[in-house]
Amino acid sequence: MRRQLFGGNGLGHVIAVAAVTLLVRLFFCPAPAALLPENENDDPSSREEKDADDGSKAPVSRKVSPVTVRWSNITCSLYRKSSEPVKFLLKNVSGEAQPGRLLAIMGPSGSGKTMLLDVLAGQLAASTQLHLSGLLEFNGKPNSNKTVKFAYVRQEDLHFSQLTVRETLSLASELQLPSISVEQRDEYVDNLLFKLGLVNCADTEVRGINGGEKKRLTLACELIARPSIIFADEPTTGLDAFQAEKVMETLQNLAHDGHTVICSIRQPRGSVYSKLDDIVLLTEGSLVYAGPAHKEILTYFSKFGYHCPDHVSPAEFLADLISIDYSSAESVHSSQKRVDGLVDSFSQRLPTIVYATPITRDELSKSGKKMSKRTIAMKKGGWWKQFWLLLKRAWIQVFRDGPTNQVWAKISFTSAVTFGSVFWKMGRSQTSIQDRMGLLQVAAISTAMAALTKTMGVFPKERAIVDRERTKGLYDLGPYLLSKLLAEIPIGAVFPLTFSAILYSMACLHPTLLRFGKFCGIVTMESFAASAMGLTVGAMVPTTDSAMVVGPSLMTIFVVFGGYYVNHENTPIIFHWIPRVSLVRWVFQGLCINEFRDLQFDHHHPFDVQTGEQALERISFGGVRIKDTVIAQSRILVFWHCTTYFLLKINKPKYQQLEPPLYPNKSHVKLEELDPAYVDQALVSSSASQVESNLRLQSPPQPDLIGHFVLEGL
Ligand SMILES: Nc1ncnc2c1ncn2[C@@H]1O[C@H](COP(=O)(O)OP(=O)(O)OP(=O)(O)O)[C@@H](O)[C@H]1O
Repeated sequence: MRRQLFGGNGLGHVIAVAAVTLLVRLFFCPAPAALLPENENDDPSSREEKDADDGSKAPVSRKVSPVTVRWSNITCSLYRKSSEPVKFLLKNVSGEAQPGRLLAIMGPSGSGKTMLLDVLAGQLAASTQLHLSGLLEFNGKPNSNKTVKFAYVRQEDLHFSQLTVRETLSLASELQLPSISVEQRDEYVDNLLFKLGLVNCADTEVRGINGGEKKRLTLACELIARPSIIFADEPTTGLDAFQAEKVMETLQNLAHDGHTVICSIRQPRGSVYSKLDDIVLLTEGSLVYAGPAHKEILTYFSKFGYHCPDHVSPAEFLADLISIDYSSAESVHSSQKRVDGLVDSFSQRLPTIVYATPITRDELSKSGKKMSKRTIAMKKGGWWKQFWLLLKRAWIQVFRDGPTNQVWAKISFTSAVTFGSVFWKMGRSQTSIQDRMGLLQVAAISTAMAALTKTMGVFPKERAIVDRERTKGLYDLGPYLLSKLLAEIPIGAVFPLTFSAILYSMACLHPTLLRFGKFCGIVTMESFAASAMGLTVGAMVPTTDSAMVVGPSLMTIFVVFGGYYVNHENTPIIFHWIPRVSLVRWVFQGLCINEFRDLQFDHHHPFDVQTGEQALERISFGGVRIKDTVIAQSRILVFWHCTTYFLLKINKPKYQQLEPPLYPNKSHVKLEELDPAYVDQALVSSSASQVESNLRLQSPPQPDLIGHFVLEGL
């Protein structure tokens, strides 16, 4: 018997043992402790709340812990090549957001709104080309956003489409608040539905609700953790005026409840603008204004001679004021001059700004304790709890996904009937040998392709949701992957079984019940292995589109080396490994052995093939057992699942570190004033420790020295 990697040699055994060990670790290792901030476990003050959470089903607190966010000298520079000048995406941006107030970051497209929001939320995607510096404080504590609860509502609303609004919220609250009772949870969910105006669509599936409702559902899911700060990136984009206003009204209400709400918004309508309390105006990454909305901002600009006409909405006036007019060379020049002047004027006022409400050291230590106590309540449930919840969700998603299931059913039925008609009732003539092989190869290819494309069409979207949930620390990868695989077994088996049953009977393949059973088993197993490969591809690439390019290309290679087109013995030595890892090859081989063994063919000449065994010898499949091919398929299946696990594990989103400000002793510096050599030195030294040692703050930041954005004298 040939020695083959996936067919049973020593190396094959080593891989199998490694894979089983990994699976055991994946599925049965205990869940890591909840993502707690450092030192939380030792904090005696947090123990009471922990105990209450564990045992006595403490009532769900609806109080929000107030958090003031302050940032100063936030600078983000893009450093592509040494030959290119450094591009500043954010330049010395400072400001403050207070609890109970709705702050909007406004500015033209590309002005850096999303980037500033990402920086404040600590969620700017890490890049070696970026350098980020500045000071960020939560209740006066520098960079302590790991202990502050915040929600980040991104532009895309990602939810499991088959769950209803109530189910989505209920499952989210079970995952985030595992220790509360069912009654408390139901009450909590009802309150959220009411608060966010989702009562009317509570029992509608997510795919059937409108954009505004989706956005409010996203907000509701984020609110379960009782965040102190809510970040929302362009929450009104893509919504009609009515829905946009409702979403902003919701954000305003949340601010009134005590949350600190910070959103980015491109050009709000008048009705939306009137809901804002504070504004940060950005243009090309620079600050034009940061302070209260309404009268104050208009008074500020009128001091420079820019008056908002009565009939123009302030939002439109501000947008025009800070935009560059590209209609002619002259207008570009004059608008650029105006914008530069406004940026300059605001930056000159920053050093004279003082906090409206200075934070004392006492307050700092109290708020620190409060925050650490509350963070402990956000621990996840145990491994099994996570597993059952995720299994429930995956089950609903798979079984209610009518459109996908219908498409798959149609594809299975149509391809089985088509192939069955082409290979209708094959006899035992000599020419039927080629037909049989063709049919078995076609069956192997179409099953693999159908399962692969189905998985790749769905998984990248689901991965985006799972990545966000895992970033929040809601559950571990093991329970997620296992629950998904289990939930998909029944539906994943139905379609290949239907395909097999139709095809087998139409083509009149080897007519015994046992052979039919084995045919169905091999094809179904292939479908699961191809789905596993689809998961790996989905975990490897960022989008469904790229998965649809990579997956079929990879499968085509496995088809070429599938045993039908190229005989294994004629394969160039450098390609010998491909048939060994080709799923299509093992399936084709298994189906051929199942079909041809013990089959007699009509023969009229001495050189005719008389038995199925002779036919198998001609394609080098003699002497192999079906068992070997099934073992090889199982190993391929386990291999793809383990690879998916590791890809998901290592592909966690990474965020850019906020380094101390470039000129730490100055509360505000103009970038043009920076010594280029100094900037270069800081940017090039990508190691955080190096930057830290170069630029370390000389003394801890004094809260009362960092400016509030209310300008003196206004
Ligand atoms: N990771 C990155 N690497 C390089 N450049 C980036 C990165 N992220 C953003 N930028 C650039 O920074 C600038 C600001 O981008 P940002 O998305 O914050 O703008 P925005 O004001 O939110 O625009 P919009 O309203 O169109 O969403 C853009 O020029 C963008 O191309």
